[in-house]
Amino acid sequence: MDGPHAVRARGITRSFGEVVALDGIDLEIPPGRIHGLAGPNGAGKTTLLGLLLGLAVADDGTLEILGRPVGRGLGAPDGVAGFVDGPGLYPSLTARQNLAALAALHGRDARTPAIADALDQVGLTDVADDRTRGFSLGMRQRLGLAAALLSEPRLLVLDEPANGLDPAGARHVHGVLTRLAAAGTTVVLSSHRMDDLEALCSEVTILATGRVVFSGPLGELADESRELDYRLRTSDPEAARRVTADTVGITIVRTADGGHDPSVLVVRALVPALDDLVTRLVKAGVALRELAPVVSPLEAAFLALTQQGDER
Ligand SMILES: Nc1ncnc2c1ncn2[C@@H]1O[C@H](COP(=O)(O)OP(=O)(O)OP(=O)(O)O)[C@@H](O)[C@H]1O
Repeated sequence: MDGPHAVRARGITRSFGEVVALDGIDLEIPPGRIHGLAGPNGAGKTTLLGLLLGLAVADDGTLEILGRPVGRGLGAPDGVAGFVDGPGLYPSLTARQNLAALAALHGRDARTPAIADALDQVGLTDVADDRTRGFSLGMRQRLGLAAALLSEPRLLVLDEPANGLDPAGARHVHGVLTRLAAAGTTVVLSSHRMDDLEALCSEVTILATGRVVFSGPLGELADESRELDYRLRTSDPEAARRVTADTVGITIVRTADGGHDPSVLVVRALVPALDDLVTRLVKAGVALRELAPVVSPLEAAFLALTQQGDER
């Protein structure tokens, strides 16, 4: 691993009156990763990201960012950029003017080509000279990201950056974040979209009521000791149903995918029983066309660890 952790938190606590938003957070984020933060509404994600950005200080615990202890003062630590609750923009200025003004506000002299490049990276070249007053949420998010890019951060902190993005906008943002991480920048972002987190992040932290309930590589969430529901599509649904019913350790949850697709069975099983089923199907001459978890390992872990119900 190169250099110090981008983030190292020990016992971080932060309360708002009676509400304990963060309750003893321990967290280590190595450099150069895209680290996702997930959790139900009110879990403490924005509060934690705000601490990383220096928008608030913890009541208790220690926080090191890019190898340096964070003191009691407010303000983004050196090398850190990003935003929570949407970027602050000047509505009467154009996108290009906003970037120049925000750079100047932070004591930087952003050159015209750098601004043009940042706008291009987030896909806003065509609206560079439009006032931001009329910008949609997705355009504002992308402009906020462009502003952060101008400071060439070593730690980029983004609260729900996918909010309001159309598919083209999402592709731009994913591309930017992936390139940044490949060049060594650490990205910490929150999202309610498990598919986004899976597409982007190498590791995630799941928060629930102010506590860390999981933190680590996504791969560690593919827990083979937990039963999952799988969609099973075959060449012969009736034969597949008979073979499945004869296989130990498998439960048929739904036939015909709840009426959506007659060629699909939904089965609940542990991985070894699933392996057995596949072997039996092949022996019975039934071709397997699809076998995939109904919800991804991240979503399954999220639901289980945050106790968000079990309506499968
Ligand atoms: N400025 C504040 N004043 C009072 N309570 C606050 C404040 N900021 C956050 N809280 C409370 O702290 C808890 C954590 O809030 P936070 O916004 O960090 O959660 P979140 O995980 O980002 O939620 P969401 O997914 O809804 O954005 C909540 O109970 C929230 O009501």
